[in-house]
Amino acid sequence: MIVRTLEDARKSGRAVTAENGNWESVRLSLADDGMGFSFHITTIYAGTETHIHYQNHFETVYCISGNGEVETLADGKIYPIRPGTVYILNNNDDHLLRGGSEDMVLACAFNPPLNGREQHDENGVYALDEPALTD
Ligand SMILES: CC(=O)NCC[C@H](N)C(=O)O
Repeated sequence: MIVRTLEDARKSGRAVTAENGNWESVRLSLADDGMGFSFHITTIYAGTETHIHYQNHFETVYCISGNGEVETLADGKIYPIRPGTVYILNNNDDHLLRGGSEDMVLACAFNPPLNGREQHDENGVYALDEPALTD
């Protein structure tokens, strides 16, 4: 069994900050744990907008605290996010994720799992061959 705390994960370099400063994510469980998915606690900062299009991954996102919204670009629909909301990107949906009036804390699961160093490219995509945190 593997046991970690959010605090320990931060101290051991599992916290990744977006290059544009819009979010921070503590990657609690990654591909090298062998689970078939990765699991992260992500904070989306208030008032930010991030274009995301995970063409190589499915992601499920559950809101623990804070508020914001997600807009699917194919149809322009806007879904409010508040504690208890889950959104599931089962169609590799191209979307905009917005932080609301306060920081939004999200639990995120990725399939296939992230390796650790992923950052969104200019199209909001994570590549499949990024290095692990330890590489
Ligand atoms: C909800 C979302 O995808 N936010 C961007 C960061 C991502 N959760 C990650 O951990 O890399």
